[in-house]
Amino acid sequence: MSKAKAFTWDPDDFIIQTDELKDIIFELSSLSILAGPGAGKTEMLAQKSVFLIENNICPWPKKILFLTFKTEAAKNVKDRVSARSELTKERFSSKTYHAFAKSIVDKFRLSLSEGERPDTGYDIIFKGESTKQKVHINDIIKLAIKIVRNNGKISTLFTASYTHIFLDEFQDTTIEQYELISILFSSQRAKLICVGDLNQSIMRWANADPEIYNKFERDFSPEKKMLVNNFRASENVKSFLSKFVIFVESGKFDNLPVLTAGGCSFHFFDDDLKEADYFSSVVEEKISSGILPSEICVITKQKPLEYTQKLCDRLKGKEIQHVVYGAFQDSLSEPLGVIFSLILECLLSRSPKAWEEINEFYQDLHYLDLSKHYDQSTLHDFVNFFSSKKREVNIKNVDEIITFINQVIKKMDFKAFKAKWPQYKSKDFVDFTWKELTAQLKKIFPISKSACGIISLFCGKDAVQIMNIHKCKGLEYKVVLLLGFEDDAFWSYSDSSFEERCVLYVAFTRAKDEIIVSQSLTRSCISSGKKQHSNTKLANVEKYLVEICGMDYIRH
Ligand SMILES: Nc1ncnc2c1ncn2[C@@H]1O[C@H](COP(=O)(O)OP(=O)(O)OP(=O)(O)O)[C@@H](O)[C@H]1O
Repeated sequence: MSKAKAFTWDPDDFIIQTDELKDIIFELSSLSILAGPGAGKTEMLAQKSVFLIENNICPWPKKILFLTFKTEAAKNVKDRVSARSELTKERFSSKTYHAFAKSIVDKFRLSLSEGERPDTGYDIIFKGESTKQKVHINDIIKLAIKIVRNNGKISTLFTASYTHIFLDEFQDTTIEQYELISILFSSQRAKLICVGDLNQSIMRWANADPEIYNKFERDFSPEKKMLVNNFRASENVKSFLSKFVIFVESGKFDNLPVLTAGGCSFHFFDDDLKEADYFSSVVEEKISSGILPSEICVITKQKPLEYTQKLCDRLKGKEIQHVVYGAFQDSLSEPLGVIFSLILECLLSRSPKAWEEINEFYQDLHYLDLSKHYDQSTLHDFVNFFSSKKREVNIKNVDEIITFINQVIKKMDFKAFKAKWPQYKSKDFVDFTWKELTAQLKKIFPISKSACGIISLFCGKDAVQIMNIHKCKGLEYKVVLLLGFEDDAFWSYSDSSFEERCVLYVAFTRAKDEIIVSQSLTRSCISSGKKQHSNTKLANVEKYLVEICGMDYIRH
């Protein structure tokens, strides 16, 4: 164990400097961190990066590498770091595993044998077999592993470039992802910092390795740490979770009831029409009491569109904005969606913040260094193009708006998008994403009353959020409504499956103040609503939620 006692850490005022957090920040060894929900994993990684760079523990020109699963998460942590320190931003490289592996394949493809080597300018595909011209996204990591195994110098190069590697959501890491990291950094010159929550292991179906923490501890001998404070949840929700987690971890039903779990309730309805009537009024009341619509989340196990159709109709009747996460929201959270919405916002609302973010996006995309004259003039050229084209757009015409966005993205140079994000090497994926974005803009354009209304409807920022459990991971809301607590939705559920228990835990742990669970005897999206649910699979959990975890039971 080695501590950085002589160093300084000066976090933002809102950060509570708990002993467990300080212990992690000042520890200089590799770290294996197990953290609970709302424990501030993402925040800690951002704080630690700033600490390492500002104290020169990661000395210039070396960098920190942050690896995660989703582009959104990579962006989220990069934004948090950028907001805290300009110095750190430059030297903090945040990537998804796929983008990281692709950067290795692109740079070192010659280390592969002729037969295995993809052609220069190969495309990425999401379906079908890999060929020399097209590499399946799942084969990218395999190719990167082969490259690093074939050429020992690559690992030396990476350890010379990065002093610290952060691995987020570590419980979801697959055997291949871990293999790539462990062979690249096996010399242990770089420090690895892995953070995750075993009770949020909901990706084992996608090959997440259940042994991942043990492997890491065996291979890298890290210091083991815990982050247990839950900064997200109210005392009532924490009290509920403290009981529920016993079942998640052991699969056993504890029999001592909690004393208080106010703000947590279980509702039973005869049919989903009554359910929709009731919850649309609940949502309305919450909004009039001052809760933002975007602080309310309706979660379903699956098919959110079908399960919440009746509720959405009622919300619409009450003019409450809501957004159901589906293909469009996935497209919106893609880098292409992010820049699409920023350009739209800048055009329609003239928001200086959106303009600043477009500039930053462009600089990041082209790795511009504004202390260099050439890079300054590249940016200047883009800015001039944007401003002159913007003046020509008739903002009452949606086709003109789409053409403008297209022109700006072309000017940004789509080759740079392809180089930075592997998914854009697939033409099908680009076409699909573009179609989703433009179709949604065309759909909401005629029904929006103002420019701000268009942006708000398009981005869904001020709307009640509706999504499935896998989507809600990592997010937080004041009120969480888990709708459709029924065997039909949780068809693969079994009390004895750890992953299935984790799925419920992920949903419940998104709540800050209130957890509502809803069950309906009949549901129209299943067998035309005629079928009565037996709910035998979930019966024990239902009983546990009410009798032991302290949820109020309300029969409507
Ligand atoms: N040290 C801290 N002091 C005060 N607030 C904090 C601290 N760390 C995090 N928070 C706040 O607590 C909330 C949860 O943090 P964060 O989202 O980073 O948790 P997490 O561990 O990633 O959660 P989960 O795994 O459940 O998604 C956020 O609102 C964050 O701003």
